[in-house]
Amino acid sequence: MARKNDDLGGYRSLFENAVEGIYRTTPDGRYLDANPALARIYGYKDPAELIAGLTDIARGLYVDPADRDRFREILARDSVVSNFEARVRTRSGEIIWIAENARAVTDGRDRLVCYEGTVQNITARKQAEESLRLAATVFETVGEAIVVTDGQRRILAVNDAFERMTGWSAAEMVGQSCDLLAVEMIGLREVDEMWRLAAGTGQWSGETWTRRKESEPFPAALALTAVDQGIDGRFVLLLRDITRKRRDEQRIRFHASHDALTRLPNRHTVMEALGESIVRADQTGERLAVLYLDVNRFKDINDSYGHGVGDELLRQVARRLKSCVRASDVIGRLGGDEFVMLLPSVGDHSAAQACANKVLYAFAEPFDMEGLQLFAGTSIGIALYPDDADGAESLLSRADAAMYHAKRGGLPYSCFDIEMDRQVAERVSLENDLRLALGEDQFRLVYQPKVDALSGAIVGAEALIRWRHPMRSDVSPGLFIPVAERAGLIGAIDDWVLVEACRQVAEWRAAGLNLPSISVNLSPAQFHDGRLKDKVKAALADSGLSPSVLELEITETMMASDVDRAIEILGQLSALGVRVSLDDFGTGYSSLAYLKLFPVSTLKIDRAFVTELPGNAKDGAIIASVIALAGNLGFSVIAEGVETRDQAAFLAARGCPVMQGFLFSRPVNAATFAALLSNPEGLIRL
Ligand SMILES: Nc1nc2c(ncn2[C@@H]2O[C@@H]3COP(=O)(O)O[C@H]4[C@@H](O)[C@H](n5cnc6c(=O)[nH]c(N)nc65)O[C@@H]4COP(=O)(O)O[C@H]3[C@H]2O)c(=O)[nH]1
Repeated sequence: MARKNDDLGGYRSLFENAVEGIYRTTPDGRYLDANPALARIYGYKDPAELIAGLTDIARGLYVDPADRDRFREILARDSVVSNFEARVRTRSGEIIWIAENARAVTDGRDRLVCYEGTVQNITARKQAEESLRLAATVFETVGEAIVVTDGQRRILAVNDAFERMTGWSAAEMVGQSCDLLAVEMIGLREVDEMWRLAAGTGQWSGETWTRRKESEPFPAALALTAVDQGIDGRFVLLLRDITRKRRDEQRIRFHASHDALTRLPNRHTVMEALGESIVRADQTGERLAVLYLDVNRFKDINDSYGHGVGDELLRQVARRLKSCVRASDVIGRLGGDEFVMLLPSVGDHSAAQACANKVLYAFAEPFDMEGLQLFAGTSIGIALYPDDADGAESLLSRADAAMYHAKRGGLPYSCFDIEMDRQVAERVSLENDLRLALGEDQFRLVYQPKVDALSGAIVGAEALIRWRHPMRSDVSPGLFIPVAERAGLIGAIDDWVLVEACRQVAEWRAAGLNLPSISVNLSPAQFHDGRLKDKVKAALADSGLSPSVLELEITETMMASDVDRAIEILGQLSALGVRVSLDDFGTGYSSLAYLKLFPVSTLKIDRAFVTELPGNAKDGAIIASVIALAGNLGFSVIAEGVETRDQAAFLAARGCPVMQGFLFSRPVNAATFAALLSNPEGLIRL
């Protein structure tokens, strides 16, 4: 039918072969003519299938009906529509983009004869435009910085993220060499290698460093992609700022290797550093020193002031330790109140001791806990490599042994010697045996009378513990009590002593033997145990003893750490009605100002002042003044360690008739003590 229409004349072939669709329609929208291209665009095999059919407008093929209305409107108004782009459905339902031109054809009298027009399938162009638009959106909105360069690394484009990340604007960067982004820490050779690899394999990716406009370097993840390989190829650099990631990684590494409280290297890191230092010492032939230290009475301080103060003290200790050594020396916290210092290239013992002295000097100043001035000492153990040990573990444990030795001996520091190894082994074995001792009933109490030397009467007794070890001879409390304290076993032992002493006195009383007073030693741990008051109450209740019979012996040093807390504890005890005796008086802290605040009933003159009586005039003078002081403050006074009649006579003459010591009796078991008690003659009298 189309061929019959020869209005197209010589243009017929053009019409038939055109790549654009061409059509003519009746005024009411039916095809009069259509070329093969139009049929193809709409999905028909032959134009014949279109002819006489309704046009796309009439058939409503537009995806968006508004397009159809707009097309009609323009054509009606202007008689011509140019390059009208719309989406339509083809015969098979596929959606395509077309660009359509149309015009109304009129006769000489302006009457509408037909419409004619062309249709182009612009789907491919539209899709390309869309992906370009998408790419542009991605380029601009993506979080990563993007830099596009030519084959010579000259920057062709950068995105917004790049501008934000680096501070450079696109205007500043375009045309510049990408090497501008390189930093000194990544040498140019490395940068060249990166580009070479990217050009060769198509991509290089990894972590590197780049810089901001103000030259500040930052770590970045970089993906460098060669877009078109070859001389004129382009490169796309994708950059992500990984400062935060690096910081997080560092933080995680730091937490795994450092102590959270003091921020010092932890035990694991110290051991690693120690291992490395030993390797270096082997290479250089130099000595390496380890100083092992702990804070004296830290547990007391922690118990009395609370953990907040304890933590703050440890932080301040860490700072002071750091101030004593070079930045390259390692200081670590092993846990609790134990610290370690590694001093590489130390000349000899005296250099290590000089460092220990420096630490002691640093501890001489009080620690300032938000207004509270706290004195805390330290004990230091020194061990040297290769002199004292052949490996990291043994070096550390020998420094620990030396520290223990210093603490026990009341020394500020001590250097390891091989005898300490034996002591450590002894301590470990004692510790193991001690754990069994309570359950296996290996403890006994012995009793030493307190005597009025003028009358010979027993006025009281001190209960003293004995450990009947199954394999050894009796172990002295002077030996095992410090071990029990360190092993955390002292609480249970103390509890047993308290209960057993009260029970024994009640038993004697029931047998008609009246002991006016029984003294029990308290350890620092027991003194600071918040349950002390309840335990004392329970022991008294179980035995039926009146509180005034019980006397608790405490030492001055127990109170020095926290005077206010000590006063509070003593107040609770005296409110119960029990008596408190200040043992070892004169050997320790002896603040007379505080003494009058302590609700104690008795001062006990230490054996150290008695031993050299009456010859030592100085000791004699001290004793005379302690007796006078006790009298003025309303305390009773007793002297311990009295071994001779002369000592007893001296004390009695100065107004201290109550005494304890080998002169009257050694500590004896319960049966022997009962015999002493039942002897109406009493003990030696002056
Ligand atoms: N040279 C000499 N020594 C004399 C004389 N008279 C008594 N002693 C000894 O001096 C120590 C007195 O006890 P301490 O000062 O409280 O000193 C005690 C006390 O601090 C502690 N201790 C003993 N028993 C207990 C206990 O049940 N609990 C606690 N926490 N500590 C205890 O162990 C320390 C040593 O106790 P022991 O070996 O029993 O030693 C006792 C006693 O046997 C004397 O005339 N000359």
